[in-house]
Amino acid sequence: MWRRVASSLSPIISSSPSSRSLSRNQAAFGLIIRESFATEISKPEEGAKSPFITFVLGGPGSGKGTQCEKIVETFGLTHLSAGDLLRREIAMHTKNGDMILNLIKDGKIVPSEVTVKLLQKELESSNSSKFLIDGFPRTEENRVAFERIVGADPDVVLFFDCPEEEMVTRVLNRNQGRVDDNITTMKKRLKIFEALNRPVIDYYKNKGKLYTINAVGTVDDIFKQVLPIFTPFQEQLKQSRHVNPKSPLLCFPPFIILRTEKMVSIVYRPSFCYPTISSSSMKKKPRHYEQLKLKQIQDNNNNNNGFTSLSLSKPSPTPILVGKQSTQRTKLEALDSVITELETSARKGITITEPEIFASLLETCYTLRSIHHGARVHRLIPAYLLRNNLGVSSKLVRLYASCGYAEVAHEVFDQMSKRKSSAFAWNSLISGYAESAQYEDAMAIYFQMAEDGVKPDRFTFPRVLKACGGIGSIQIGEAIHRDLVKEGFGYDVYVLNALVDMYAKCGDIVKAKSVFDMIPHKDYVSWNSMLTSYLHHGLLHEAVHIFRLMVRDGVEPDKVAISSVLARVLSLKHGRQLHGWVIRRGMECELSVANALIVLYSKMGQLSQACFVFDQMLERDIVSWNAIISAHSKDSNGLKYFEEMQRADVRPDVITFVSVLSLCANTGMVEDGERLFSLMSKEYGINPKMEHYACMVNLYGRAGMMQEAYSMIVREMGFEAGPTVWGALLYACYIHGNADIGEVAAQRLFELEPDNEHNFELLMRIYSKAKRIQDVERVRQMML
Ligand SMILES: Nc1ncnc2c1ncn2[C@@H]1O[C@H](COP(=O)(O)OP(=O)(O)O)[C@@H](O)[C@H]1O
Ligand SMILES: O=c1ccn([C@@H]2O[C@H](COP(=O)(O)OP(=O)(O)O)[C@@H](O)[C@H]2O)c(=O)[nH]1
Repeated sequence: MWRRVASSLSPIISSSPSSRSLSRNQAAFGLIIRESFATEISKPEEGAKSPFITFVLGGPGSGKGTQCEKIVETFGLTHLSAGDLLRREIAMHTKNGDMILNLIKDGKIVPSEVTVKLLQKELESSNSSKFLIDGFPRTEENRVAFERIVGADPDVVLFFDCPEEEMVTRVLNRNQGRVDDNITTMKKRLKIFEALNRPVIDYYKNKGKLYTINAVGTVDDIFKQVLPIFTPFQEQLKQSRHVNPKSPLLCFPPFIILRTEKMVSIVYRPSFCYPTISSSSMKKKPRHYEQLKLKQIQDNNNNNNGFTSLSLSKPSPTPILVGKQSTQRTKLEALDSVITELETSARKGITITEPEIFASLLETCYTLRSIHHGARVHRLIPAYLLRNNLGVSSKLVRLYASCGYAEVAHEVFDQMSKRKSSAFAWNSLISGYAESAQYEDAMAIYFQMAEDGVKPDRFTFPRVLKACGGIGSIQIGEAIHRDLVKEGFGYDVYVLNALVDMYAKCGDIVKAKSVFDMIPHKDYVSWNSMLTSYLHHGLLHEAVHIFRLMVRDGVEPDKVAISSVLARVLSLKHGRQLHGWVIRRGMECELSVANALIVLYSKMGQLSQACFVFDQMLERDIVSWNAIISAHSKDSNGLKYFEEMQRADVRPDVITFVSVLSLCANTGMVEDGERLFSLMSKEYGINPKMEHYACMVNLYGRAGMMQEAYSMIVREMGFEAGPTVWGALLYACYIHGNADIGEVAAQRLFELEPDNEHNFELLMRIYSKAKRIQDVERVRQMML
């Protein structure tokens, strides 16, 4: 489809080869990435492809390298020998050179991250799109690391099966002066091959990707077996254009507008590089651009060809420059420009009717949590589509509900004509509520579903269980557990994983473990759920046990588990070690991990480190912004982050305002505090909560504005002030020696928290400062 469109348009995307090969990390470190929304390019876009990868396996001396040479000659693949890359490191005396030499001498395997990074570098800097990766992966760990870091799977795996005696003879005759081609090392290499490489071979065998070749015979005879393996891929191998699966070109922005004089095409890129809520998103796979829709637009003004471009003028390439801090904004900008174009065409009377376009736009609005853009998309959707297209309206429902716009979400939901025909729309509503922590509402929808006779499906239960975990009600959780068994989902791993999480969140770790034990084929979400649950319960011993089992089964902790570990780190040293581990695993760009690192460094008083992590982030969500603002609780620079957040069109939430208001209180910025307090309700529709009033009382109190602080409580608050609010006032009275108001505050606190000695002590100090010795004694007596 994409190819057909592209060739008919002869456009379109231009991007310098060098930009294609930049990695996401490079972007993070400030390199500039260019991407064009261009109209003219000499070559038609052939369709973005992920590289064709062949792994070449076999024991030492089985003839891998020899056969690779022949494959290269015949099919033009690019040969990457892992062993050669490692030997190059030795020869160049790089920082890993000595370590690699010692391992190779001993026939041992070099750590995955070293080898994978070398391969990744070669893959990314090459203009080729087809690779023979020779002598790799040596171990299951190698394989998993490659998948994780490079994000690609091999298309073909060749295994050169050769008897040991033959391999020994060949290696000892190889005569290339290699340090490991001697009988002692060779014996070790063979042992390691049997122990560690066999599982990899079995793995690909099970996946149906393995081609076993009898490696005994002449070189040509062996190649005769190889030849037919590549024949079916010949067409694919002919295409030479390479697109790096991790290059920023594939990451930003979510849409590409292709324009010619005649047509407009919106190409939507699936969100593989965006964070998703599901922890299963760890297993990212590079995907191709997807032609979403080609839209031919009839020219209202009727030009010669009868078509016009959606763009206003004949466009010239407009590069988007992605600096190291502007990722989030760039995506929003891309989204914004697409919506603006659609609005412009709508104003010209052109109606967009393709549900896929709206579904994609809404998906991106949801990913970026941009309700503002979502509302604009909403206005563009024809009413009949909203009523009849479950996919579009459900996405809108989820967006509104997850951003706290429950009423609008319900309005859209109520208008959906097919809402009772499946669980689909309900799931969106439940998911939206669960994500915005409106757990009771999410539960209510679930019960409503039953009343309306809508059957829950396997996607309903994980969402409801999440809500149930949020409420922490084990009774409701057990009832849902019974429901899901009744509905036939008692063996569904996806549902059971959510059940483990729910029981753990509701405090029943034993039940969580028994559900976990029941899961017949545990996936890595199961393992990580259990690990995270133990961590949340502070059961470190059990967590370590699970961790060991995970390692045994080749499952690594995922971003959720690592974030939980980071949240529990008690020393800066361990925090730094973990940070190093995270970087080595290439997980530093994971949103939840980076967020946890900000909190960790901020907790340890390492503000500059926290800022560094924040600045390097490729994606930011509300949690990231809140974390960095909260890290600045005693530093007026925090407000700059708040302003940046607003510019980035990220909607502050209740927590953001608690952070900025306490920052203002701590730094004595009264006017800013007042401005932000009013902005909260007027601009963002957030009604002040107890915590916000406590911050305001603290703000005025610390600044010595006792009357303002007091009247905030008695005049402004629409509900009874709690201990945090009165406590802030009492403390301010102590600092500024105001015994009159202090007495009032203390009186309320004695009623609210009769056992809190601290309040009595503060009042005594206030009296003491005011030299009211008798009152000091009176309070002392009260305490006895
Ligand atoms: N089919 C074969 N018969 C005999 N010797 C071979 C054959 N294939 C390769 N060789 C020789 O065996 C040695 C090991 O081959 P090589 O391709 O380097 O193996 P490996 O892939 O294990 O590194 C080389 O000296 C090579 O010339
Ligand atoms: O992915 C790899 C590839 C190679 N090696 C090391 O490099 C040596 C030589 O590997 P090569 O593929 O060059 O030779 P082979 O063992 O296949 O003859 C191995 O024994 C390992 O010590 C490694 O650690 N990881």
